[in-house]
Amino acid sequence: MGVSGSGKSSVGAALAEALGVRFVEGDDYHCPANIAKMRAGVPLTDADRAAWLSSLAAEISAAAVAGQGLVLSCSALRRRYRDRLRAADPGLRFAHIHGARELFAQRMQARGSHFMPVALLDSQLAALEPLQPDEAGLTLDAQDAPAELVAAIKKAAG
Ligand SMILES: Nc1ncnc2c1ncn2[C@@H]1O[C@H](COP(=O)(O)OP(=O)(O)O)[C@@H](O)[C@H]1O
Ligand SMILES: O=C(O)[C@H](O)[C@@H](O)[C@H](O)[C@H](O)COP(=O)(O)O
Repeated sequence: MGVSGSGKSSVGAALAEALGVRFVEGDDYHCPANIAKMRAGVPLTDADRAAWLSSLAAEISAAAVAGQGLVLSCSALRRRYRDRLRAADPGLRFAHIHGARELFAQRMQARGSHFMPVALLDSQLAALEPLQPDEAGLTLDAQDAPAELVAAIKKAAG
């Protein structure tokens, strides 16, 4: 979890590979209307995110029922979004990639062709609710190298 540019996709994909499990890229589950909205610089609302979270929850639930591991990248900015995902599998754990606005803005700019404009970073940071003490997971420093982040998550996952 984390705001745009924090490294969810790259770290998530590397983690899934290291664990030998399926990777689900949360961005791929947004409907075209959500993508168009973000592309136009308009933040998503709770209502916009509802169906998206449901489709991600369905992937989580299917993996849990099948007893298969899964790594999923998802902004999961608010506590209630994470509650929605956790309802699909109470064993779900979150890795929050935390860092400074400037670092994320720089990365988003450098990324080029992605639909997400840097203009949406402030609304993402405003919506972000960090992991709370009763939420299983860990908080990581976005400045660390991707391989270090993967190793830290693997270690925490046991
Ligand atoms: N830990 C990191 N160190 C250096 N660069 C990173 C790191 N994590 C991600 N990046 C780079 O920053 C950009 C944004 O990463 P990305 O994984 O797309 O973030 P998100 O999915 O959270 O928006 C990409 O170009 C990626 O290669
Ligand atoms: O809930 C949201 O507002 C979106 O999911 C958003 O948080 C997400 O960050 C975008 O899909 C951009 O994709 P990246 O995070 O990969 O930049």
